[in-house]
Amino acid sequence: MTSVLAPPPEGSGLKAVPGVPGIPYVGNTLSVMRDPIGMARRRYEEYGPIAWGWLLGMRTCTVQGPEAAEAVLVNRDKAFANGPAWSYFIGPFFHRGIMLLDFEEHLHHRRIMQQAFTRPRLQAYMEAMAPGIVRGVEAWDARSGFKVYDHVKQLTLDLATDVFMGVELDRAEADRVNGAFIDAVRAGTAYVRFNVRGLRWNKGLRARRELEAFFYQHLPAKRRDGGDDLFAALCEAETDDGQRFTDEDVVNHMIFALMAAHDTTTITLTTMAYYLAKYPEWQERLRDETFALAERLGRPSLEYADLDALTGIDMVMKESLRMVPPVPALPRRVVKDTSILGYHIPAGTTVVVPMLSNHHMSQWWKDPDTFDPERFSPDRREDKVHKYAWSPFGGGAHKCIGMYFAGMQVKTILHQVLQRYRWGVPARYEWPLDTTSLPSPKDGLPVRLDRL
Ligand code: HEM
Repeated sequence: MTSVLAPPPEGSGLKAVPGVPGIPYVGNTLSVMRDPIGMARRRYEEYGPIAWGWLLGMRTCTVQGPEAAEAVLVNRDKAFANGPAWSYFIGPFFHRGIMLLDFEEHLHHRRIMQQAFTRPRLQAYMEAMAPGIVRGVEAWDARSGFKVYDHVKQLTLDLATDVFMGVELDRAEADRVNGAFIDAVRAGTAYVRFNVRGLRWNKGLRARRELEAFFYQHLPAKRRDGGDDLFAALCEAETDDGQRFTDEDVVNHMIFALMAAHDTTTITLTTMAYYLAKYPEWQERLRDETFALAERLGRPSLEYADLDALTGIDMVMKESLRMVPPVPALPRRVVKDTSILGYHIPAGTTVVVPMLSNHHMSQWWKDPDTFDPERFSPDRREDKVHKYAWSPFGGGAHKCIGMYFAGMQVKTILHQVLQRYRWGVPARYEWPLDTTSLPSPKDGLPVRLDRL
């Protein structure tokens, strides 16, 4: 039975948000997690762009389509807050990460952090990670049943110790830090969301303490010696008016940035690998592009300025981010009564911008479920239909600060992989995508990997 979220204030001219709340607290959680795109389509047909229901124990308004996404992410009247919404999922493990800060405080931190993502910094990160990428990709053993997701995850994790931390670690210590980091990320999606010894939440809290200890231990040397890594960049970052991060800020931001960078690029590369296996003609096209560029440059490796030449890889990356955005939805807590597209949204509600289903709306995309990288070619540019139609990196004040970093890392890795390997999947293979947390293939994406 349809029930409104809250009656709009009298005389406001606003509409009430409709919805089917279902069982309190549980509502549609399971259906949304199992089939997010199908659920979103059914809701849109029945209620239009804005509807409410119980999701993960919260009264949640799902706001569909790029116009609603823009209203929430641009956040003109500061009615939508990140901290209270994201804290529910990752607060204890990633507290005071920049994505969890709001308004003036967020702006203050963002201005300092921006100094760690300038073009010269990005160039230095790219140089720092190049040997690790070649080493990591070269070591893959070509065979059938090669699990792309697992290998890419390990590679991006190893790169993180070079380019994020810039700390020389022996294998045992690197494994310990990586393990702590994986536990912290996993804890965010724990079903049992309180501290029971041995379960995910408990492991996450222990991991957080370990990571803090690790970064505090290395911080004095970083402050003193600097370097070309993100850790050093955050220690040195300073705005024109001399504002800098405290030690505590550096540690919080490091732990958060590792998380923000790692799973997202892993998912992007895995999705690209999946579609390139399903569409071998695209794989060959990218390989031709890669070899042609390597020949023109006279070297197999890339520098920052070469990235723009990889137009095919760029289109495939964009299309993969459209098909499977690594952060499938963005939550916000409504901190004062507001409205979206003429609907009354009361304070206390959680609002979700569902990027995954937005990217599959037939109202905005032609054949949205078809993999078609050419839609991003200069003469089509279907994403131009609305500024927020394609928004895997979010938008507004919290727009991903690592967007260019991600492009650089993904393209550099793929450039090396294409020069060494060809991969494929059986004709009828469809990957079993787990959408209950950040998307990932349940089977690790096994491919047949052949060395060229
Ligand atoms: C393809 C890869 C990536 C995707 C799809 C992605 C996606 C996103 C999205 C959607 C947000 C906005 C969250 C919100 O509005 O609530 C975000 C924020 C953020 N991302 Fe990324 N990200 C990626 C890679 C990276 C990398 C490589 C880094 C770091 C090197 C990074 C660092 C951050 C940080 C620090 C924020 C918070 C910014 C703020 O709140 O001001 N991300 N990312």
